[in-house]
Amino acid sequence: MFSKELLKDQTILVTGGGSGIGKAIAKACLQHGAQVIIASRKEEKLQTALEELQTYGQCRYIVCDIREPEMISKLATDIKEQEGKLDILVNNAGGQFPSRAEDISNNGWNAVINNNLNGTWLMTQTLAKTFFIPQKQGNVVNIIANIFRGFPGMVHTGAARAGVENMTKTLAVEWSPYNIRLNAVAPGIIKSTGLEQYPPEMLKGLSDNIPMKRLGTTEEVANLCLFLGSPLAAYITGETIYIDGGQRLWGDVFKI
Ligand SMILES: CCCCCCCCCCC/C=C/C(=O)SCCNC(=O)CCNC(=O)[C@H](O)C(C)(C)COP(=O)(O)OP(=O)(O)OC[C@H]1O[C@@H](n2cnc3c(N)ncnc32)[C@H](O)[C@@H]1OP(=O)(O)O
Ligand SMILES: NC(=O)C1=CN([C@@H]2O[C@H](COP(=O)(O)OP(=O)(O)OC[C@H]3O[C@@H](n4cnc5c(N)ncnc54)[C@H](OP(=O)(O)O)[C@@H]3O)[C@@H](O)[C@H]2O)C=CC1
Repeated sequence: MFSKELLKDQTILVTGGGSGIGKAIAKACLQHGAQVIIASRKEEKLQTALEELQTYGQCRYIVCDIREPEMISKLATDIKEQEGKLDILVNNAGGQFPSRAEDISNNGWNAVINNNLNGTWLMTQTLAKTFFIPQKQGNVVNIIANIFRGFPGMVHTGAARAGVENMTKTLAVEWSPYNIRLNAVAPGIIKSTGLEQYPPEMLKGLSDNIPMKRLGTTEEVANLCLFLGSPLAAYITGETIYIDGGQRLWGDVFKI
């Protein structure tokens, strides 16, 4: 429904682009004229995704753990050498595990904070310094989660995603002189590979607790990212957009 040239000539990096929401974002970007790099930890996953994605346009992958500064530095150098520029960073990689707060170990807390907050920060700072600040142009889309009423049952990710949301607002102001826009996308419950991490009994009946009575799709999240990454959203920065079928406003996912 958007013009096929919406992202023409744009170079886009999608972390976690080998599965689920990230893969759908990569596909949508390719279908709208961009060249796309996907990055995550597992090469096999990236290779399988690439075989599908390259049928839509120019795509490649880089193996990178967003928690490892050296890997991120190498990724930045690789993009500088191969593509010579970066226009849009989609910080989609992340994840957590469900647990009552009192049962989370120190390592478990740190693992989730490192993945979702520190990893997103490291990627954003390195790529902004390598590309967006010198280019005086850039665009960051941070995928967070529905943290509107906290995140009962996953306090670690709630805290991490709130950190990313605040980072998004702060950098939108600090880096506005460089013409860098940053926004956050907060998905509710999206039918994706990510949900396979959760025990089926936990997922049962979830739709009943969502005003729209269904889960979201990865394509719906991708469409929102397309919009935010494109010139259609040229005056939007520091914003968080929920895509949750109204879940943030009503109904309980976690029962006390
Ligand atoms: C009550 C729940 C509320 C309702 C649930 C409804 C479900 C719908 C919610 C939808 C919203 C969100 C959806 C999504 O985000 S989908 C995407 C999900 N994808 C993933 O989460 C995949 C990635 N996840 C991970 O990779 C891991 O979760 C993690 C970030 C922790 C990986 O880090 P790392 O590889 O470093 O982890 P380690 O294996 O080394 O472990 C480090 C410590 O963390 C503890 N841990 C890890 N997993 C669990 C677990 N499942 N349960 C408890 N503890 C866990 C691990 O034990 C280590 O700590 P210790 O050394 O102390 O043992
Ligand atoms: N599905 C849902 O309902 C919701 C999802 N989200 C968030 O959206 C994002 C995508 O989720 P979804 O597609 O559903 O789930 P997936 O588990 O399919 O996607 C997570 C992706 O992140 C990558 N990843 C995880 N940790 C790292 C890391 N340290 N470094 C690099 N890559 C990493 C994984 O690849 P690899 O294993 O190869 O590293 C994987 O491709 C996540 O941040 C998730 O938490 C938020 C709200 C709801």
